[in-house]
Amino acid sequence: MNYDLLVMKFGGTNMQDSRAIRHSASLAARSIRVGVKVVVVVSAMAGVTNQLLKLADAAQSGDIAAANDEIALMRTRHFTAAQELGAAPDSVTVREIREMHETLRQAVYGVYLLRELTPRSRDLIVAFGERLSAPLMSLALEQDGLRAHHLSGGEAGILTDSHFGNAKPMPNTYERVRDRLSGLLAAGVTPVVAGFMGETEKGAITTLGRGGTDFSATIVGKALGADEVWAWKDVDGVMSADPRVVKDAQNIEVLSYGEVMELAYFGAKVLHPLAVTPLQESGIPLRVKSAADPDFPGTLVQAQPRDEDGHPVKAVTAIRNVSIINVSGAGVLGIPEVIASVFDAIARENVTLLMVSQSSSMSNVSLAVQTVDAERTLVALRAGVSLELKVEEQPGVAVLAIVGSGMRGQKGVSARMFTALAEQDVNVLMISQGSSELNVSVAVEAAHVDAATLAVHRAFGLGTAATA
Ligand SMILES: Nc1ncnc2c1ncn2[C@@H]1O[C@H](COP(=O)(O)OP(=O)(O)O)[C@@H](O)[C@H]1O
Ligand SMILES: N[C@@H](CC(=O)OP(=O)(O)O)C(=O)O
Repeated sequence: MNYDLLVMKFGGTNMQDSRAIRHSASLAARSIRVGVKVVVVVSAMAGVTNQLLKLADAAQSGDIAAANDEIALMRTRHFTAAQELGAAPDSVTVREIREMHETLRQAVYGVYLLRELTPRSRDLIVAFGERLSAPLMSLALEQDGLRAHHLSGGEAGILTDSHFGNAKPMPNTYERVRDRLSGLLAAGVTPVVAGFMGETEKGAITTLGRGGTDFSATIVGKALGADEVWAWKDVDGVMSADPRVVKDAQNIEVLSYGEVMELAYFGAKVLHPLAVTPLQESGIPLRVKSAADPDFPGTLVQAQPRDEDGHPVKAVTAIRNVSIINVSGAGVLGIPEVIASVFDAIARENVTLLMVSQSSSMSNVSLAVQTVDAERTLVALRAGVSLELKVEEQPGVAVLAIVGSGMRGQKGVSARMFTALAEQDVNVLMISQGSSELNVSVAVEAAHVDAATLAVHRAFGLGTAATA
């Protein structure tokens, strides 16, 4: 196919050192050399985001020495990569990287002095990962003989709300991105955008949620009306299960936007849950491609699902570290207000509900939430619902989901899942099926999640070694 404009996203693994960055740059250069305009969107070097989160916590708790040690390690890593990518010690890029580390150090010192880490200051700190990797990609492209210019998310026009840690693009983002990037592209310069981050109207730095560089890339793709968005990964594409858990997981050739959203929501770390949302209106396809095998087609994500005969389910996913919150007591019985107050309390706390179920007698409501959100949920519920109700946490849970548009209207799909689970002696704690019939999800004990994933994957004939 002849492309005019592509957006290419490179994740942490593809930015992890100078070798990976050079290889990623060569993947962009392959298209640029044949006349395709490319916008590159990059993540932080692998591990850097977690390191930044950790050092921010250390500063908050008063351990500035530990925080500074981490900054020094990161600094060495970025300088080494810059040097290996040909930057002279007194070059503009090295100076820029040095200045960014200095600003980071000051921000972290501020957290230490105040012993306070607000969502806003956390975003400022954590976005340095992407701001520091973007100049490295520019260097690699320039070494390849191309013209490149790196920009922070805000400089690239990504304007967000002020929901720090999980910000969403504002409607005028798209116009701004177009304004900021079109000129560069027209001049034959490849823009390199720091992913994961944006900026509020007042200039505060925000982040788009973990894995958010996928989201940045699709925002840019929509803004520029790209032919496609390519997310380069360390896997062949979106697979029928996490390949770290299921060795014979297979690449899925085609998925719909809806299927990918369900997969990401239910724990497939391969794409950000909102990544496809900017593409839905325009129908711009997203391709997940393997950086190790660039000619392999990977996974094409588009508006229409493609159903495989005899395979109603395309993938099995799991969310770990889940807790079930049980609200029970005679007071729940038949009183809709109780249910309303449960949801009110959850909404106020902005907790993501993974599953909800209510016993038919209405004497019990169970909610599955991430364990990190459990304490907040318990406090909010205890404050928000009547005193006779018992609110308890059951930790050590995982949510397992099967996803596929082919299960719509198909009988026996859930039965097949439950038989596979029963054969593995896996106890099912909660069950839910969305009315879209794109998924069925169950809560199981965390200790059983890998065995359950393998069994369900096999039962639906998804692996190479499977017997359907
Ligand atoms: N269904 C799945 N298909 C592909 N990869 C998956 C799936 N579920 C989980 N993963 C994991 O997601 C990882 C890729 O996502 P991620 O590391 O966020 O990519 P990147 O940082 O390169 O953008 C893979 O290494 C893989 O282990
Ligand atoms: N660096 C961010 C954003 C991101 O998308 O990273 P990756 O592409 O490596 O998953 C994170 O770790 O969440």
